[in-house]
Amino acid sequence: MFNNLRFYYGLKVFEFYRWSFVLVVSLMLAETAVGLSLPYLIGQQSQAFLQEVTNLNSSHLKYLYLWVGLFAAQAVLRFLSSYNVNLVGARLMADFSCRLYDHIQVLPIQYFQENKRGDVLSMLTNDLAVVSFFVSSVLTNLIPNVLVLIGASVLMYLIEPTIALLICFLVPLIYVILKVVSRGMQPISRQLMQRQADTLAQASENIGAISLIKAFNKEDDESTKFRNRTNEVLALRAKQFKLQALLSPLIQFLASLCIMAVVIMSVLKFNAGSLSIPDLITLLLYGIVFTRPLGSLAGLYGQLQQVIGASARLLHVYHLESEPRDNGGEAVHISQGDIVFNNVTFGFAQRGTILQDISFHLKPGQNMLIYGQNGGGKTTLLHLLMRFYEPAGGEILIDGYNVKQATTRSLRGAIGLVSQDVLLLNGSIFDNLTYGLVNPVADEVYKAASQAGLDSIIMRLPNGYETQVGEGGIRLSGGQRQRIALARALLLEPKILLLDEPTSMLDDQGRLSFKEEFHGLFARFTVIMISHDPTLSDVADVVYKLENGTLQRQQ
Ligand SMILES: Nc1ncnc2c1ncn2[C@@H]1O[C@H](COP(=O)(O)OP(=O)(O)OP(=O)(O)O)[C@@H](O)[C@H]1O
Repeated sequence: MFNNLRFYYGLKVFEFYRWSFVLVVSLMLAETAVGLSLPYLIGQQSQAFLQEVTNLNSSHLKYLYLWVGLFAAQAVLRFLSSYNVNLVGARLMADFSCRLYDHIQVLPIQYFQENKRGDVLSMLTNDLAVVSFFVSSVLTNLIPNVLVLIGASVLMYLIEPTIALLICFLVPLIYVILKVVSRGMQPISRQLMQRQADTLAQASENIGAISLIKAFNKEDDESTKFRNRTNEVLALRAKQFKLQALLSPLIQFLASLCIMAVVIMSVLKFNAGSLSIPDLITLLLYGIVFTRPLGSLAGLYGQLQQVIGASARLLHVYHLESEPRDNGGEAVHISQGDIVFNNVTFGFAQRGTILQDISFHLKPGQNMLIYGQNGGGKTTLLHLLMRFYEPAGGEILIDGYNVKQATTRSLRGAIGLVSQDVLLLNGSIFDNLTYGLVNPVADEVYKAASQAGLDSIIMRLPNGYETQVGEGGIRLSGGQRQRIALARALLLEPKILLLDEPTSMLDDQGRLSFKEEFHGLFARFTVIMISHDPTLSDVADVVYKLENGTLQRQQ
């Protein structure tokens, strides 16, 4: 819990919402004060009613008006505090989820390669929902219930200390029960969250790979896998519900036994003449007030076991170091596009060295072709330039700046990447072409589209530039997506263009036009091309072969 608090402090959320907290705590205090004053007033003023039960006089009516007024005030305060508390809880969690999402977005690319998409989604949905529900419950239940318990105990103590001390027996008993039940709950909660994440991960992966599943007739197998996972989640939930359902009545039962002892003691004391009727009634009413919060506090403790697991995962991600996007480096201004690799070495963890002593110098406006066997490390080389990974040795300089010292925002802003697997966002072709532009100018968009050979393609589509591409660009062909990616890169006017297999998806005519128009299109950029197409060497200023991790100049 301490970590959680530190976390929230780290986020400065409490500071941000301090006036909202002041409001809800004040409302809760007022509601509790009214709630606690009622048994006292009713008990103490009961004498007047007990004396003359057949006729209500003006002093009785005065009491009745006061009670009704207090009941009404309690109802209004409960409405106000419940509404405001839930609102603050919801705002807090909305804020938290946005900050978490922001943080996830700026995590290094390795994080996304090492973790399943479903796990990340599960964190943003399931884990956050558990924490969110708990935060609202804590705010709505914990503070008022603890206040009621303390207030009722103190007031009982003031009326009759020996009777109030009976309650002290409850504390160790409740503690033992909570400890025993929570020991059983923690592993179940952990497994449950993991299974839920696995189920979501499977669904997310399967939907992304639905054509593969269909092509291999694997629908039934995948359905069975999904059903089995869902059943596992269900079984764990059943166990969790059982323990949770046990906790609250068990605690309430113990509290009721204790209150029974209070009642018996009160009656005995009353019969012995050492307790007045008003004090007897007041004590009995406080007895009733006392047991109710214990049940809901026990329920809250049950929830806490789930929250510990969920918040640990959230905190773990939140504490992962992000990329030096806006700070932690120099905001470089790349105006030339001069690229130098000096003895760059790189390897993925547990995969050995992939790139060894890579050195070359590409002057502004020059273009370079790299070819080589599959898995040789060509794409990785481009990714090093974009600072997706850090070299293990050597240095990469752009316009004399070491990329290691540059903020990723300033660096990537000067580089246009047309990757091998083109990713488009769900939206129109126009939206995708202008992605990343602050103020897109329509004519420039059409010009870039035409340069990328998109004109005739877009004209044939029923809605032209407004054609929806679907998630990831699924409703377009690979070649169409590749051309959109190229036009998008051209529009950004970067200094450096990285083209990963730029012609792999193009038809014969497309490949021919790409080569014919190459110098006209790309002369203003420094270009690194990766390709298995040997004919691209016709347009390249320099050609390198990447073999066994080393780069050898061919032309
Ligand atoms: N995130 C990763 N973690 C571990 N290994 C990786 C990762 N990404 C790539 N690799 C490995 O690094 C090697 C180089 O991959 P890279 O994608 O750079 O090759 P490439 O030369 O572009 O291949 P291709 O011509 O097939 O596109 C491959 O053996 C690949 O399996």
